[in-house]
Amino acid sequence: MGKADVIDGKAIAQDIRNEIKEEVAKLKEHKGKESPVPGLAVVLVGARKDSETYVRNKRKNCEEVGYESFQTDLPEEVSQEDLLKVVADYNADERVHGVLVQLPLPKHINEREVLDAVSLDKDVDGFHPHNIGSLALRGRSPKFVSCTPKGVMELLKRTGVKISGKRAAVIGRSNIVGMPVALLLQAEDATVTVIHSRTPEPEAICKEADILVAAIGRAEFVPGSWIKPGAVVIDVGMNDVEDASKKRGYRLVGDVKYAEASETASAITPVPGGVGPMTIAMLLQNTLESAKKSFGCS
Ligand SMILES: NC(=O)C1=CN([C@@H]2O[C@H](COP(=O)(O)OP(=O)(O)OC[C@H]3O[C@@H](n4cnc5c(N)ncnc54)[C@H](OP(=O)(O)O)[C@@H]3O)[C@@H](O)[C@H]2O)C=CC1
Ligand SMILES: Nc1nc(=O)c2c([nH]1)NC[C@@H]1CN(c3ccc(C(=O)N[C@@H](CCC(=O)O)C(=O)O)cc3)C=[N+]21
Repeated sequence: MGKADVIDGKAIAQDIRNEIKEEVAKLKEHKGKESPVPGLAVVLVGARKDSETYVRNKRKNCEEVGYESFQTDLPEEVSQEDLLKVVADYNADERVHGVLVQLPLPKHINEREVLDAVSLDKDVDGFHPHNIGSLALRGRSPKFVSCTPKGVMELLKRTGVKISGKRAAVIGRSNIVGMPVALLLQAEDATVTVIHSRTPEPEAICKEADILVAAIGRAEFVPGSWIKPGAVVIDVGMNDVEDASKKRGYRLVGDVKYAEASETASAITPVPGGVGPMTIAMLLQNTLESAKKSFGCS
């Protein structure tokens, strides 16, 4: 059995950013002197090391493609009211085309109310219930598809993976990853089984899957023996594992045992360098779409 192809999310995300850069340059020509620039706002509550990495990568990426980037850091104890005010201000700010509230939020915050408050036209995260709900309805499409699920689909498309008529298994059913990924795969005519913590015999389901997406949040949960020979494996998981030899004191691993799985799969995403960079590229893409609409040039 040969080694699986590595699906290079980092390189694919770079291609997408290059495409975006060209579009931003065109936008500037289109509007002449006004030089309209897409703007993305991120609201971060409290300090978590994983959030900080994500927010830092996002800022770097915004700079690279020439977006204006806005950020509000709020203390862990912020009130619901003050958080909603920050969202309302970004909703009203015409330099801002996308508003993202970093999840998870502290326990005392009503997450539902905060996500509902993001303007539908600026919901580049695709977390508004209107946008998520539209994914489940045939014949409708959301204004914005959530970035991680959209990134998973884009990786499959850009690697030439056939989806229609295939069996897919998605491990995880969260609102932000597992569930929307399953809906998107189904919309592309895959036959999808969703596995969650109460699913009996997940192994048997996985062994039948031509496409396996893991979004569990448990380090190396899926062993190589669960993979159907020739399957395409997309590992969304991002788990910290202590590692004193690393500068940060930990390393990132996925939800799949990578070395084992790559003996059986035909293609697999690494962690890091797989889905993560794609999430940010999709965020930039959604923000560009939003900006183009607001400039009246889409
Ligand atoms: N690369 C990226 O851009 C992103 C990566 N992530 C990563 O993806 C992973 C998943 O994130 P998220 O969806 O937010 O996580 P959640 O914790 O919200 O959801 C995890 C899902 O996995 C299921 N699950 C947990 N344990 C098992 C088990 N033993 N067997 C089967 N299913 C199980 C849960 O089932 P149940 O519903 O029954 O509880 C749940 O549906 C995390 O590692 C996260 O860091 C997340 C977002 C973006
Ligand atoms: N409202 C909201 N939207 C999100 O999209 C969202 C969120 N909240 N909360 C947290 C999760 C997590 N997430 C990541 C995206 C990219 C990387 C990323 O860039 N990863 C790189 C580098 C990771 C590293 O080196 O640490 C990689 O996988 O190669 C990581 C994590 C988005 N999320």
